[in-house]
Amino acid sequence: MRSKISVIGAGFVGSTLVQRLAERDYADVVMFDIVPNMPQGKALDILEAGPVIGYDSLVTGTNDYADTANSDIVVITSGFPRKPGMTRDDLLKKNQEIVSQVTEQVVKNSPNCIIIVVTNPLDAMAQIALHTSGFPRERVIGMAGVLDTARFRTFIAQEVGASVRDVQAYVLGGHGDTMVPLARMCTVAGVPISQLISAQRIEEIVQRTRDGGAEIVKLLGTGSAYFAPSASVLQMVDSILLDKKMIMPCAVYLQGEYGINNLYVGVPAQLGARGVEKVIEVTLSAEEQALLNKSASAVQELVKVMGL
Ligand SMILES: NC(=O)c1ccc[n+]([C@@H]2O[C@H](COP(=O)([O-])OP(=O)(O)OC[C@H]3O[C@@H](n4cnc5c(N)ncnc54)[C@H](O)[C@@H]3O)[C@@H](O)[C@H]2O)c1
Ligand SMILES: O=C(O)C[C@H](O)C(=O)O
Repeated sequence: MRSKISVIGAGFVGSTLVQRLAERDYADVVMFDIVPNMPQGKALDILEAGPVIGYDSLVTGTNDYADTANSDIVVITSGFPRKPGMTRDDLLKKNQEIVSQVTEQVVKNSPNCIIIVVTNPLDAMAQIALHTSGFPRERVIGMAGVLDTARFRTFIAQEVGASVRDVQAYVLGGHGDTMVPLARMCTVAGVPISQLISAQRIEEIVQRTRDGGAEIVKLLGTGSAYFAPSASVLQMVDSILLDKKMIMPCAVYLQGEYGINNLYVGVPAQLGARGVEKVIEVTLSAEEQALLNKSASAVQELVKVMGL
């Protein structure tokens, strides 16, 4: 039997993700939204590209959670994106309500699924999804680190004139202004970037990475990024659905790792058929740990506001 993936929210991130998933041709895909007819229209349009691109994925759109039943993976993208001048944290109250309502329905219909949360503010929304679902932490994962790392890798590759494929990097911490790009561990074909780029330029690239989401929001003027975000979710789905056991930065509910307890924070994790199969603990310098702690405190503040 084919795998089943449901995507909640058929907006920019949701619909772009559904297109990418359909093109993978490894699962049937259901796209849910509360707006009448809209997910049905987008799903039909993506389905009709199948003969041209060459995929057989069955893509359906719906306003009825029953159609998402027994999904293997559910991706939650429903909720408001920010506008210029806003931080992701400004979305907290509105999106908390949406993500908790959505999670209830998801769990009722797909009690064994793995949930990937995308809605912002990401780490807090993953926390509310875990709380509402009652799932083990292995099955509720937040997407942010792959995206932040992709931005970091893009800027490094541009700087040194290398292929993005040769750039390895990690961005840890919460998906906010305090995220922690780990410049010390960033390499180009195995060569540390400190040997290739001046310290001042590295600091500028680190800051551009932290501001990467806001840079796109400012340019778009009406919403936020979706091409790179949907590609980043796709990498997580690939590793889970195909049990590839890839290691990538994800928001995971930490229980003592990195000295952080009962909180979603971005860390390297191994993703496989069971979801988060391992949290990788990298030895951090005192300065990196302090930055991670600061980032975790920012997430903790939001969790407190949500009353969790
Ligand atoms: N984690 C990340 O790295 C990352 C990256 C990009 C975007 N995001 C976040 O993803 C979210 C979606 O972004 P977007 O650009 O797709 O926004 P969008 O406005 O294009 O789409 C959001 C969709 O959610 C739907 N929706 C609202 N309430 C719903 C509900 N109760 N049930 C089902 N659907 C509902 C809306 O009808 C809309 O179609 C935002 O919160 C954004 O900040 C996160
Ligand atoms: O910046 C945003 O609000 C959307 C997303 O979190 C991003 O980083 O692109």
